[in-house]
Amino acid sequence: MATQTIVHKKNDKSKRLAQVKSVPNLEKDIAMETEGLYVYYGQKEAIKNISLSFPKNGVTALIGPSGCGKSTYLRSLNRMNDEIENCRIEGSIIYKGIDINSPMANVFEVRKQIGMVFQRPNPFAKSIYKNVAYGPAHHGIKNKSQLDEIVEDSLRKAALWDEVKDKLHQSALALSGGQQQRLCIARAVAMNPEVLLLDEPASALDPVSTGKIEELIGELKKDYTIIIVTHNMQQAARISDNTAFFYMGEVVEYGETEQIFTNPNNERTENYISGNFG
Ligand SMILES: Nc1ncnc2c1ncn2[C@@H]1O[C@H](COP(=O)(O)OP(=O)(O)OP(=O)(O)O)[C@@H](O)[C@H]1O
Repeated sequence: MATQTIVHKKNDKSKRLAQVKSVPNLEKDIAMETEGLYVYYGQKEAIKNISLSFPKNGVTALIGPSGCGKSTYLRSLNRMNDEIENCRIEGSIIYKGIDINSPMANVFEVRKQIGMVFQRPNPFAKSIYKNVAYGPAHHGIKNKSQLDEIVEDSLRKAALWDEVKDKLHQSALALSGGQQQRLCIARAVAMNPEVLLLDEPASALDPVSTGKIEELIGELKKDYTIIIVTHNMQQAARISDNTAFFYMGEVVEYGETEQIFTNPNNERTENYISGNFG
């Protein structure tokens, strides 16, 4: 995968700085990390001092009871919280050696390289083809055969190609919920991201579609770093390499999924995974 920077394209000086500073991250094989991250909604402190590193090509699950800040944290990782008026961030979110909130970072590049899929499938009211081609076309790819290739490749990666290859120009809204969610994954993949943020991507789906999404995540991690919020403990145990347990805006425990689920260090983690609260 080609290395891309996330800085403003015309700022050559910043670009050089970003490349130099990204080296330590690459050495540690960390895709991105947060350091002392706080997120506020007005006066409310929703995320408190979270420092986490996300290994490249790993699946990290964020678990914890409702309202503990999982989605807030996830949204901060590609600046989706910018869209919320009273939301404020302190601390750093380091990706490729620069803080994605620094003036040097280009928010469009950040969101291109750190893609996001939401809880409810949200395809555009356009054809299947246009849903996938929209992002790349918007970012300057005009050549039809190149777009065709991106659409096919992205749909294949999202395990949807065989189901839709004969109806690419039909409306995406005619697909089932599970297919729509895989289309949203294809739409994110079409931007050639390095990180995929998934916010409970299977919670609105039936068990068969959920199984397909879980299987797909196993495939996608070969190419991408995946950070997923899930309420489903079994799902976290099945699909993730690492798990962070969130509680009241803090990370109580972070470690390998197997350890977290079989031998947690913290009593609150143990209570949560054994279903005693949440
Ligand atoms: N736009 C907002 N404005 C104000 N407060 C918010 C906003 N979004 C979330 N919050 C608050 O921030 C806290 C964390 O919410 P968040 O949605 O991140 O938790 P969560 O762990 O993802 O919850 P759930 O599992 O129910 O989706 C909650 O107290 C919530 O009420």
